Amino acid sequence: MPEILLDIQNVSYTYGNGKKALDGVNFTVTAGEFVALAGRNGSGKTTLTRLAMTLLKPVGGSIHFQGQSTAALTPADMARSIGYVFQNPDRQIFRDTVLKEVAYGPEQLGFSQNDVSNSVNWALSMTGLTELTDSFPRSLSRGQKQKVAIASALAMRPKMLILDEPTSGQDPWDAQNLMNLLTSLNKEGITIILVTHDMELIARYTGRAVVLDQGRKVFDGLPDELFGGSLDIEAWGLVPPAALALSRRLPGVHAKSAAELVELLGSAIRQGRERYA
Ligand SMILES: Nc1ncnc2c1ncn2[C@@H]1O[C@H](COP(=O)(O)OP(=O)(O)OP(=O)(O)O)[C@@H](O)[C@H]1O
Repeated sequence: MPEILLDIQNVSYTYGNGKKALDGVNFTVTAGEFVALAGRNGSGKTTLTRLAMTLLKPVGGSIHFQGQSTAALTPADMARSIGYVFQNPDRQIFRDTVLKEVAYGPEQLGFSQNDVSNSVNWALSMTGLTELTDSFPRSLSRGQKQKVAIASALAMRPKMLILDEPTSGQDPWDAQNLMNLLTSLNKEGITIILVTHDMELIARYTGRAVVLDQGRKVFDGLPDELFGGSLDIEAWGLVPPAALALSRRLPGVHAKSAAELVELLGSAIRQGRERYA
């Protein structure tokens, strides 16, 4: 039975101005999962992830990580367990070389010299940044900076990564590259929570989707179920993947992502050619 890492039970959160951002949310993440956290703007996604990192404390309910209550833990404590990657990598890059940037976290956590070196080398190699070790991070492309932010989180050897809209503002090539990286990290055993508006990404890469609407959890299940056609996902502010919308109009075709649609149409065309050859 895989271990439960993050266990959020009946959590509510209200901001100082009286805005109730979360209302009785239950959200459990098991080791090895690749979970999408989706929902329209203002549905509570960032609030939920900030609670997981103990950047905020719940006003109701409880949060445990690997069975331990996070009530008395600080964000620095949580950094050992969960790596948090902001939407804008510039918000978390401060040092003047990639190496120093990636080494900063494990040094702050008191890793030995040897462990810092091993963790940094591993994180740089996982993210494909080994060649850029001596580069000035701020001069890198957005996609590379995003990888530096991920490497910095990985170097602290967390069990879980939470990424807040990591592909927003990236070109399609960088976005695909990033998603391939997350897929390989997940295969290495890192549990991933991906906060995203992008239904194509959910359909193509994640194993489970959790949807929030107005601070409540309204869906928790397989992407196939979310996009299966029986749920009114537009009512939650979600836009179905374009490939799904298109394939609904094509008899006998059911594709959840553009890549799947291209594959299905390609093989249908090949079969047609063979039939008439
Ligand atoms: N610091 C704050 N003070 C007051 N209200 C806030 C604060 N931060 C968020 N909110 C409100 O709490 C609700 C949930 O916001 P949150 O940022 O968690 O949503 P979100 O799903 O992450 O949205 P987005 O996709 O736009 O990032 C929204 O109504 C938002 O306006």
